[in-house]
Amino acid sequence: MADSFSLQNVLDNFKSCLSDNKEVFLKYYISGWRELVSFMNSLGSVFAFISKDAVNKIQILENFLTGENGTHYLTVQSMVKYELDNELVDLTKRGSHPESGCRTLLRLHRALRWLQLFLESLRTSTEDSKTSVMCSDAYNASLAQHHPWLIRKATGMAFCALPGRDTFFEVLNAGSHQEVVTLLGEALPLISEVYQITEDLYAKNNLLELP
Ligand SMILES: CCCCCCCC/C=C\CCCCCCCC(=O)N[C@@H](COP(=O)(O)O)[C@H](O)/C=C/CCCCCCCCCCCCC
Repeated sequence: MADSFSLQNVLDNFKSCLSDNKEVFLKYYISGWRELVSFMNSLGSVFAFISKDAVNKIQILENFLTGENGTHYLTVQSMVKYELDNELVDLTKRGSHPESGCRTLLRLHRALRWLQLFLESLRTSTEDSKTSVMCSDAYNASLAQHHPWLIRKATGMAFCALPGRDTFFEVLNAGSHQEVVTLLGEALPLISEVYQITEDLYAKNNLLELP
């Protein structure tokens, strides 16, 4: 895990994510998430249950990437092809491959949509905006539909513990408000492109509802 959070590192990782032919490098996708989780950890233990789940999923993907079949996990595209060709994905119900790369990445992919919506809200927010509301609106428009009631409740309570907008900008530790807004403006198109490429790939292969 990174020692201290850097928004620039998040941006750099998502920039490095895309190959010349628009494949998504798993290594940088994972690093981007690790950086984000290190930021979430700095917000307090109320987010520990979210962090634990995210770290667990990041670790599953990292194990594939560094494992004996790691060359097949260089990009999301090669992972999908390898796991589908070798029937390593539980497609309709959980069975012998409950933690495939495809289903694990799908959970982070859905969270990336939440991040995209939240960061866009943050970028365009005003002094009156509340981080808890921005976070919760982004969650309800994305991840919430995939979570059971109990997780939605726990998540909603955690959002209430978020610092206010000004403090949030400070904790991001990336300069003045204007500098943060500028960095978010640079990061968002990269995050959006990675999200869309993954979304299209998963849709094409009917993987968007993996159990
Ligand atoms: C510029 C940076 C500012 C924003 C920084 C945001 C930092 C966020 C860092 C990490 C986000 C966590 C990603 C969580 C992935 C959740 C994956 C998931 O949906 N897992 C559920 C389903 O998994 P399976 O059971 O099918 O294996 C799992 O049940 C979830 C458990 C925990 C609750 C997840 C809630 C996710 C809320 C995301 C909002 C995080 C709020 C962070 C506040 C800044």
